[in-house]
Amino acid sequence: MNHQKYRRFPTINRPHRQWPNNQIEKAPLWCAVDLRDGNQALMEPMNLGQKQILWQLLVDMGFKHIEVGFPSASQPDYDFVRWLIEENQIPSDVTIQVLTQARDHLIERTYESLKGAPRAIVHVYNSTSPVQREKVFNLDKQGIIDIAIAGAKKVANEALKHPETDWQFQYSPESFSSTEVEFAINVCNAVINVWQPTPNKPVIINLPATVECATPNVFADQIETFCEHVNQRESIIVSVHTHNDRGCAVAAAELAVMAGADRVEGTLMGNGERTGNMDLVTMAMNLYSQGIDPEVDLTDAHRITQTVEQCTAIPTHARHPWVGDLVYTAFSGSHQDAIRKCLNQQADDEYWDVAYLPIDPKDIGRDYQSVIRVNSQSGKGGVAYILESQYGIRLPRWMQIELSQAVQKHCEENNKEVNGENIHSIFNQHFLAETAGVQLRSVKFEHSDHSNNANQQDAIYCTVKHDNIDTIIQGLGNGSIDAFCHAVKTEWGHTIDVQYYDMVTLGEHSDASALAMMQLNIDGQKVVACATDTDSSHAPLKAIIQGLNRFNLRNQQAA
Ligand SMILES: CC(=O)SCCNC(=O)CCNC(=O)[C@H](O)C(C)(C)COP(=O)(O)OP(=O)(O)OC[C@H]1O[C@@H](n2cnc3c(N)ncnc32)[C@H](O)[C@@H]1OP(=O)(O)O
Ligand SMILES: CC(C)C(=O)C(=O)O
Ligand SMILES: [Mg+2]
Repeated sequence: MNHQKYRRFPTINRPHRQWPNNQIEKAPLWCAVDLRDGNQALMEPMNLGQKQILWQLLVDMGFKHIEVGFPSASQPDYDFVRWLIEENQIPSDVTIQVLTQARDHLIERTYESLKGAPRAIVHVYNSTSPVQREKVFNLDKQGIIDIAIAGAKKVANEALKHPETDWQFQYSPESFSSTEVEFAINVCNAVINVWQPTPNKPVIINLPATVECATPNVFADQIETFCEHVNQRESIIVSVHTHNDRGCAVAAAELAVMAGADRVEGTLMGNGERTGNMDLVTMAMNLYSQGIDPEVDLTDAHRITQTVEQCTAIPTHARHPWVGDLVYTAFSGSHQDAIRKCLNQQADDEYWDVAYLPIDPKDIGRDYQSVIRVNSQSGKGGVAYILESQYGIRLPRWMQIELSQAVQKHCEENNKEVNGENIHSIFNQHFLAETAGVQLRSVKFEHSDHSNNANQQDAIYCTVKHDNIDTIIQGLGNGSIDAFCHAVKTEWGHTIDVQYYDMVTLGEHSDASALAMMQLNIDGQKVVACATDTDSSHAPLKAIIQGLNRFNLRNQQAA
């Protein structure tokens, strides 16, 4: 590595810059270039079928400008344009766009491909930066301007031959962001002078960061300078086309819009040359999350990612902004806890305000089940959320801690994530499994009338089976649980103190069962015990018996 091989990108001295004070108020005019720039970057360019599928997605999402190919460069691109036109595939509010170099034979072939189109944008480009001028084209500035003028004239003249089509022209000074901004303006002014646009018949000037070489603020300065000095600004749609070499294509496009750009070109999920084009999904979702209508439909994120993967053979990164598989998933305990608490308080008619979730995942077709996932980094909140949302079991706080410790141990031992089913089964195995030892067979409870005698105690008579022998145990106390603890003390000598006791209903109907959860102190040892029963008065007694069995087992093992 030798950083001295590189030099710093020059900034623009622009002390009166306005864009930092601006905010994006509405969505720009989008142009999806997946079928051209995205396609030209693929190891295997899309075939006709794949292009058709991706086209349909772009149309369904509501893109109004769609660059469909470079028809003078390849037969599949040409055939695709013909299919669109001959099969009447272009909705009346959509305009197709095609790219061509500023070379006569390519422009002619481009128009040939567009014969019969109701409307179309012809996009012509040539490169303008010093390295392109000096090393690729071996031309001075005037030579580059001449290519642009010749291309613009050819585009305009060919259009005149096909008046049945409503033409719009677009020019890109390729490598704009690496071009001296004054020169880029000169080249564009030369093209504008050929095309003579009007506010009613504007042309598109598309300013690419063909290779992203600077921070996004520099690009914004370039765009603002361009908008300030270009001729006939009112007759020009200023478009930007950023690439992602430094990972800032979206940021650059956003700042460019703040700096005056009207239109943004990009691709779904950012496929494109090298590190990709500006990601339309990300920028649109960024707007959406700020309360701005993105003017494209992102409700079916799954279809978007699936289709792009199918057509480009490039998998979506699990952490891709907004639409990656894991981006609404919290594994870590404190995040899960915060999300669960916020979701419980989020009202439908209030602004979205949920920690760690910048948008409601439901908006783009994601469910809450995938929001909270549990592995060894998770805490009680996530485990409780899953058990509650998937099985309707609402655990008290102390029990959440107990379960989460059991789940964490399981995750650590198996070194993998657990799903709702796993958590439910850990819960059942850990807390509800049958225990060997004593079993409760029947209960008779006599509730005394305390109104006559406050000291009068309730009585319980239970049949328990132990070592295959049925025994009746009995006790007095204040309520059935207290009486039962006394019965146990009398029979086996164990002192049971109920420290926590909670009951939840499993199911919704009258035949629902009760789940009793208890933290007991048996002879000074903490024991967690749970049991279910259709009779809610039996469930806690069964839990006490379970606790007793666990206590005995533990002490036998220790001995
Ligand atoms: C940044 C971008 O994404 S730009 C778009 C890039 N996309 C593509 O290139 C994909 C499709 N392109 C192709 O298939 C081919 O390049 C074609 C079919 C268009 C042209 O192929 P060819 O004529 O064989 O050659 P090639 O592209 O190498 O052309 C290079 C020549 O065109 C000139 N040229 C390149 N771009 C342009 C342009 N935009 N306008 C005018 N001339 C150009 C070069 O200076 C070079 O000239 P030279 O032969 O005199 O040295
Ligand atoms: C043709 C132009 C717009 C391009 O794709 C680029 O410069 O990146
Ligand atoms: Mg590009």
